[in-house]
Amino acid sequence: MRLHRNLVFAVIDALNMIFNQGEYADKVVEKVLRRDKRWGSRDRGFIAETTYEIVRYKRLYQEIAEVKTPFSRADLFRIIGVWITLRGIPLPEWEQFKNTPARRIKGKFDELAKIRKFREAVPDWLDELGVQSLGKERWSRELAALNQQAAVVLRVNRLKTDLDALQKELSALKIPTTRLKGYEDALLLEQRTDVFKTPLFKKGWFEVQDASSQLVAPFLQVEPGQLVVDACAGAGGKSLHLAALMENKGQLLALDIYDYKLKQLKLRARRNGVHNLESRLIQNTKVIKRLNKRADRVLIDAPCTGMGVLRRNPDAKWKLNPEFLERVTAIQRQILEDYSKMVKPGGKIVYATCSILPRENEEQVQEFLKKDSGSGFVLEEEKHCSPADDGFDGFYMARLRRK
Ligand SMILES: C[S@@+](CC[C@H](N)C(=O)[O-])C[C@H]1O[C@@H](n2cnc3c(N)ncnc32)[C@H](O)[C@@H]1O
Repeated sequence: MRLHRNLVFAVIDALNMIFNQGEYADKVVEKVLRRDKRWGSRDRGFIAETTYEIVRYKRLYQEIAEVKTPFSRADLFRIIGVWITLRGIPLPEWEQFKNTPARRIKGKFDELAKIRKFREAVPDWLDELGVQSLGKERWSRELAALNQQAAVVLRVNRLKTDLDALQKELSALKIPTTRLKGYEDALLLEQRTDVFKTPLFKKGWFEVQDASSQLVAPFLQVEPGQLVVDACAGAGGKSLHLAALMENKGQLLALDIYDYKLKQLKLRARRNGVHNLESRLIQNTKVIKRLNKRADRVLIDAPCTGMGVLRRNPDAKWKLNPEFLERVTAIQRQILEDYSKMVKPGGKIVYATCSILPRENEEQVQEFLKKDSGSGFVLEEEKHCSPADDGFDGFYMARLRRK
């Protein structure tokens, strides 16, 4: 493999924006890839994957390179030098890589790879919390799985087509896919492809949605004709799925505190052929009060640390801190308390997160059930999606029924 100067420079620029300017990795990669139209898919793949890989293993590479944040450009070249050496790629004879101690890099890697917090690259506090919450063995396995590249999974939109037809049409476009046992609406892409450019996406035949995430909407057990509230709808990944399960019948209310997310949701709903969805921006308690004890089903896809989706957002590891965890769990507690009021007697709530930390998951639910506001509920079922065991994102979901 020969390294091209402009591609390596693009990675350096991306890392600078992510590490030094606190920008989101996915946005940065998107931005950097727009720079040069002449880059082919291999070049783009190199920039994206190298950037993600270095973000994933920042702590390990930084330790080997002996550099500290904020990184200078020379530091970033040292980090890339480590990546190149560990990959077994010959170091280019560029000024920036002069004096890279290849042999010492390998020796240091062998030493550090024995220590989980370096090998899997996590901050000390998070490593301690992980061991405390999940036990050494499970935490080690989950971390290793969370450092893998995420698969691309599609969810068929049953309002427009079915799995057979979608798979056939994709195959005609030379996009081979595989079905996933246990995930009824899912197709796994066999190779990474930009599926957003296909006419099938533009027609609303599918959405890109991780397999674990596809289990959340069915877990709520919705039926056509019901009043369903998606209380933390965001840009609507789960809302679109709920609408399909409701066969476009009944009323689906999508709530969020950010208007820009709901606007995006409306665009997606149009493309998906969803007609039973209305959105409401939450600015005060009015919307929630009006729905008091009226909803058949409420989905709380709560804001969380994202500790189950590090494959997609590896930079979250470096942005998380104990104070943020405290803040987000307090918000989850409040949301569960306030939004559970919307469900009617006999109705059901699903509380879900894309985290693997018990503190955001089962502990949150247990705490709620012990409170006055939770005493009218029973826990029907819980599900943990494990990146290590299932191979997809980490998710938690609990279904509660109001007595
Ligand atoms: C995990 S994300 C939701 C993802 C979305 N359900 C999907 O499937 O694409 C959590 C959402 O909760 C929203 N949120 C945060 N605090 C909220 C609150 N107090 N009430 C409602 N939504 C809130 C965030 O804006 C974010 O969109």
